[in-house]
Amino acid sequence: MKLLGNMKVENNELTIGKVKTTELADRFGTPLYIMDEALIRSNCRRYCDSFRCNEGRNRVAYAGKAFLTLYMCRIIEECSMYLDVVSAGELFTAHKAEFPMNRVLFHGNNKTLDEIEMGVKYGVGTFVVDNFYEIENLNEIAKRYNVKQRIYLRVAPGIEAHTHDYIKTGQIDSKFGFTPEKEVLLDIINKAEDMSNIELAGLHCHIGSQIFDTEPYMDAAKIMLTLIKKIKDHTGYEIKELDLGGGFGIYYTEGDTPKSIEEYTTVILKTVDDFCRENDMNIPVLTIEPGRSIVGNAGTTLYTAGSIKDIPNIRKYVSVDGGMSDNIRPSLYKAKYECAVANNVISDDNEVVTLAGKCCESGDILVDSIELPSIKSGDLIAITTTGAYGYSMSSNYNKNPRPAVVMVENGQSKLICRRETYEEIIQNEIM
Ligand SMILES: Cc1ncc(COP(=O)(O)O)c(C=O)c1O
Ligand SMILES: N[C@@H](CCCC[NH3+])C(=O)O
Repeated sequence: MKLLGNMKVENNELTIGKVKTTELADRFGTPLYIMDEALIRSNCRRYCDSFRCNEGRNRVAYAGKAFLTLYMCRIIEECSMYLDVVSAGELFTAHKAEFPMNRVLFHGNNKTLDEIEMGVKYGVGTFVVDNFYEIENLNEIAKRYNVKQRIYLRVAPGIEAHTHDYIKTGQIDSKFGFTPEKEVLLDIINKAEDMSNIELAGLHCHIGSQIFDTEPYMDAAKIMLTLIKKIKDHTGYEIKELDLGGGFGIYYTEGDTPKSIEEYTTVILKTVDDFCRENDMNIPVLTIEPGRSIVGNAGTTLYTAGSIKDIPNIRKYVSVDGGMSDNIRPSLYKAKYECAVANNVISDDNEVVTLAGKCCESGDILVDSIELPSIKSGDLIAITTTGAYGYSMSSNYNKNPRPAVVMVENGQSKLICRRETYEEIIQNEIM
């Protein structure tokens, strides 16, 4: 298992942010999401520095769907970043955390009328409008609130990024955004210009998630800048802002070859600079929306091994006290993870096992066939890189309570989300 961020092995035990994982298990129980706060903050800083946010133009908006809690909103606010939300629930979280609403981008391919109203009422900085239906509703609601609402238009740029089908979003056959045809965009821009309560500030695209190459970003930037140029040539209207979305890939297992944060941001800045110079255009204010690459490697899920079933010559199952309810990604995307026996990281006595979850589904396998030190019931198993789309996609399937989340840094641990109780699981039920 690759040691990521502030992980270390001390006395054959895994520590994260100088905190022993055995101590975390004793104090908070398992399953437990452990987040490396220093790594999150360092990733935020690296994005902001390398995207030249300090020059007062470009912005990094953290994609909250990857992992959003009140505390996470606070980190993002302290890093002077923007926040991308995709539902009223995420918006509500930001509002409760007193995140500055002018720095919020509100996404979604089917924002309900209630969600739109909530966004307008809270004073969301930018709505990323996905379709005609939304822009009409938004204009009406903004009128009622006497607001001129800033918007970006989301465009599906027609890019096939090499990633899992379910997490591709930039291709033409996508539920997200407007098709990138000049006629479609000119029509919507004419409509937007006629709408008294809409201010069209920019274009947006997002090509998918867990993308390792930089080429799709270069292509997306050029396609979007070409659209901006065509719009100006045909209407005289200058789009001054461009949001190129997120999706920057990260390391999960051997064979994953992501670029560094700086490589992604530098390629984007250079592509935009070059294109604008060659085409005599003003350089737009740029935004990117990383989610996974800010929190993914910072998260580790700690489980306790329970029952062990050895089927000779076939497979040895080690079941843990969590599963698809706290990490749906292996079942949903066949996502691969690395793991370790946290209380016995290195041993001469190794064997190949399959880590199974406790949910009542044969498909609830967290890690298929991995060589680990021989495991006894009661050992702690740490699965790395669970910081993105783990907690945020968790469920109460089988009425499993959602695990607690702790932030660790420099020898300190801080509970930022309590473990759900059984009472909380049934709190909305009526007899
Ligand atoms: C519009 C938008 N922005 C940003 C992201 C964040 O993507 P990632 O977590 O892969 O960086 C997503 C998710 O894919 C998205 O749909
Ligand atoms: N939830 C996905 C990514 C989707 C990103 C949102 N558009 C994952 O776990 O990889």
